[in-house]
Amino acid sequence: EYMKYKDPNKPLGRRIKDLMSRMTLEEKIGQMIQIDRTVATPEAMKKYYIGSVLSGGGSVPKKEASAENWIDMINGFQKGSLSTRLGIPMIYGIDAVHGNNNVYKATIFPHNVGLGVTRDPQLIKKIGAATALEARATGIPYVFAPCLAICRDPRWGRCYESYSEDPNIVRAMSEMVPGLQGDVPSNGRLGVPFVANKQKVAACAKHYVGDGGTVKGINENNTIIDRHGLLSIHMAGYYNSIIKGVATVMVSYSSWNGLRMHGNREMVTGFLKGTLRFRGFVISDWAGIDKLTYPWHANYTYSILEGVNAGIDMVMLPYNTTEFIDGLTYLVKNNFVSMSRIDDAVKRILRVKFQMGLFENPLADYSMVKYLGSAEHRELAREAVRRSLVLLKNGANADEPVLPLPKKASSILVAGIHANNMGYQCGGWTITWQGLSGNTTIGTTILSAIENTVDPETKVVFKENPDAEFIKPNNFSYAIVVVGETPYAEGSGDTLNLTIPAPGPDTMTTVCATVKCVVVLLTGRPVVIQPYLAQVDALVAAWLPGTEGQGVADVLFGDYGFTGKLARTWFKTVDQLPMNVGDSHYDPLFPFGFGLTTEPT
Ligand SMILES: OC[C@@H]1[C@@H](O)[C@H](O)[C@@H](O)c2nc(-c3ccccc3)cn21
Repeated sequence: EYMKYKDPNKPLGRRIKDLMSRMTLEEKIGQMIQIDRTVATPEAMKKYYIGSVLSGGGSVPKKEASAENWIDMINGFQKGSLSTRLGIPMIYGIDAVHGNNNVYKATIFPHNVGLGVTRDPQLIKKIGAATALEARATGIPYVFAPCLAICRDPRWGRCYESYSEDPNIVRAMSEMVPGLQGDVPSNGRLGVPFVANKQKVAACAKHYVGDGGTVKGINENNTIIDRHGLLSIHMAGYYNSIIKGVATVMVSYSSWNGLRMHGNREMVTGFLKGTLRFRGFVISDWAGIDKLTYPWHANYTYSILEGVNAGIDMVMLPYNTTEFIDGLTYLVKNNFVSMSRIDDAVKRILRVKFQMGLFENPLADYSMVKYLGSAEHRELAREAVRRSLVLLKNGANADEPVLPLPKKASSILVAGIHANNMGYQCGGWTITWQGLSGNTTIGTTILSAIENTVDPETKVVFKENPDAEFIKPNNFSYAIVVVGETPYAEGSGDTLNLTIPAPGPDTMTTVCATVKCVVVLLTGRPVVIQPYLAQVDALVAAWLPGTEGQGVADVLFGDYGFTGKLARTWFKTVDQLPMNVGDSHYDPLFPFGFGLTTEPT
């Protein structure tokens, strides 16, 4: 029979109210649950009324799964949800943090550390739009991006997920939200979630708040700062994201002055939902409420109580469905968690699902598969790579520049373990959670790009880690040495030394001792480089450029000029850290905003 909530011509508020009035407590609690795909089945979706499923980093239907595989999998879960009494569609989420990066063949854009260098919100918006299309190409309507962290200490393993140390750059980069979701209509009410259509996705401003300010950059640790500092530095990206209609906000694992954000009612409910008027839904991080106790999960009922009452609306469990259902049911029945708190959470979740048209279009079809890894998106990524590069040294002095390099030369050397390694140039959060080494997905390595760009007569010799005996007899015109960090994500990227892993330093010093050399650094952050600076003739920071390595060669060989300016301070030694622009002890090797330029030839 006719049910008002199913009628797309009814106002959003009326549809929500009608549906809420029909829902049982277990159907409401089900909407607050997000599980990983590894424990999701159509039967479980139906039985527990589960509102959301995710792919954790690297959780894919199968190795090198096609877009069709993804769509079939997600549609399977969706059909389970649609077969429930009220047929509320589930929403599938994934970390598309630099393109749809779990998915084989997707365009992998530069990580945020490189995008911040461009200082171009319109470029970021285009990247968001492309990412939305590549997510929808695989049937995914929700992405856990943008990360709005303001990384204040590069020893943090997630610093590359941060656009900049400067709040103003991160504030500007919130343009990723309308890129992903579409532009809020002029009459849009403040804080109301807005996703324009089936070519767009729901976004997720993360990690609320202060994730990038922890002590020594220790992941998930404690951000010790006063309220003014928190609101003027770490909150910077959230104001605009909410004005731009961001659909969801993810809570940070970290603590503020000793209090875990996942249990911080004053900041999640009081400030975010109250002061900032955020009307979308708040989602926890992976097992984020479990970490409210020590040991983790030691008192799950307490975890649920603190997390839900703090204002978390959807819990990324991601495995223990019945434990959560039993725990929250107990808490509601015994008035530890109020029905109004449950209703607030469910209303917010339904508001996003209704507004983005999920009730009208719960299932994906193959019509958007053509967008996955499209040539147009790869060209956009290539432009972003070009504009993310920062030229830190160009010859011993200005009137003897090394760059741009001549395309015509008798023979050149390409060295370094990062020169021909797709996995290394993409970094973490690519194909797998931690990232990989090797030929991991479709793209152009820097070596291939160099070979594509030089004159056909120029001989290109590639050797990952050549010794002097190899180099000397060859009489190379010049060498390009590509070294840097190997992939990492989250805590495994935390470091206290920030050194370039072996054999990078040896490769640099060996090659640069005998050949004019351009060193290209593939790192997620500034690293120790001062000891080698005098020996290298030219130095380029390329960050983590992603699949379109052609963008690096475009600039090295002068088809485009270097334009990038550092969005992060480059320290001299790690004992200076944390050290950010504006600090009284500011004494960088290369200051925030530094970058040499070249003209296209
Ligand atoms: O992938 C989902 C979310 C992601 O959106 C967050 O940015 C990130 O903090 C995160 N860490 C884990 C995660 C961490 C350790 C083990 C397993 C999973 C999962 N996730």
